[in-house]
Amino acid sequence: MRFFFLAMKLHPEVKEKATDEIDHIITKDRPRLPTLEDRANMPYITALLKETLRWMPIAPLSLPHAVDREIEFRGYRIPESAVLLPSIGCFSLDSSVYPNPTLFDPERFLSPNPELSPETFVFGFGKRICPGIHLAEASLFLAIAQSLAVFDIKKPNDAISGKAIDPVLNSTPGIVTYPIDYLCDITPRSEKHRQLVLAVDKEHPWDERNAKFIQGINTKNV
Ligand code: HEM
Repeated sequence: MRFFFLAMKLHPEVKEKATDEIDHIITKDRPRLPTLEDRANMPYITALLKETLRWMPIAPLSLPHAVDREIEFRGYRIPESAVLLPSIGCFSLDSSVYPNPTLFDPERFLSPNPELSPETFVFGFGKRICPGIHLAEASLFLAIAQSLAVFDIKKPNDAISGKAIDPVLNSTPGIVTYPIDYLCDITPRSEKHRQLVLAVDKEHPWDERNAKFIQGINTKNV
């Protein structure tokens, strides 16, 4: 989700297209939050989710595995106990599969011949593949579609110059990576969307810790 918000802030044109898709299905006059039932009718958001997984894979070296016996693979001898780290980060930036790979472009997963789906590698491989894959995808779809449905996401403006602050595109080192901290301007898209957020908040109140966290950021508009 942190990479998603970063991508939206960097690519307003992508956010506009995604929001248009939502507004086409959910009328702006009577807004509601998208559900998993809407997923089949939201190809652009589905492509945007795939692009988020590909653009900055959160586990760029998967998890380390050791071979339990010596094997030969494509002429390479891999000795017993050797540690293998699949280079997921390289697969996602392979320009022979994903032209202009550093560009965040959901359209690459919309063409009649969609290129290789990132789900085939960002969740790992074989019998130890991530067991959370379906939960992760469904939760991400909801979080992404619901955020886009109600919020405008923009670069914040510098308080003195008034100019938009450009984020530094960089991620933290480690087995699981995050973007380095960045500021983001997140506001309800309209009064009706603001009311929808408040209604959800009433129905599922934030616990104290979350409330404090949110207040710490900005409750001025929400
Ligand atoms: C975008 C979200 C996620 C990504 C990209 C991701 C990615 C991965 C990767 C690359 C592995 C290593 C697989 C391998 O060894 O080949 C892994 C393992 C694992 N993941 Fe995820 N994961 C995600 C979300 C989740 C969620 C939501 C859960 C649980 C609810 C989860 C639970 C696990 C567990 C338990 C393992 C270890 C499996 C094993 O070694 O047998 N993951 N994940």
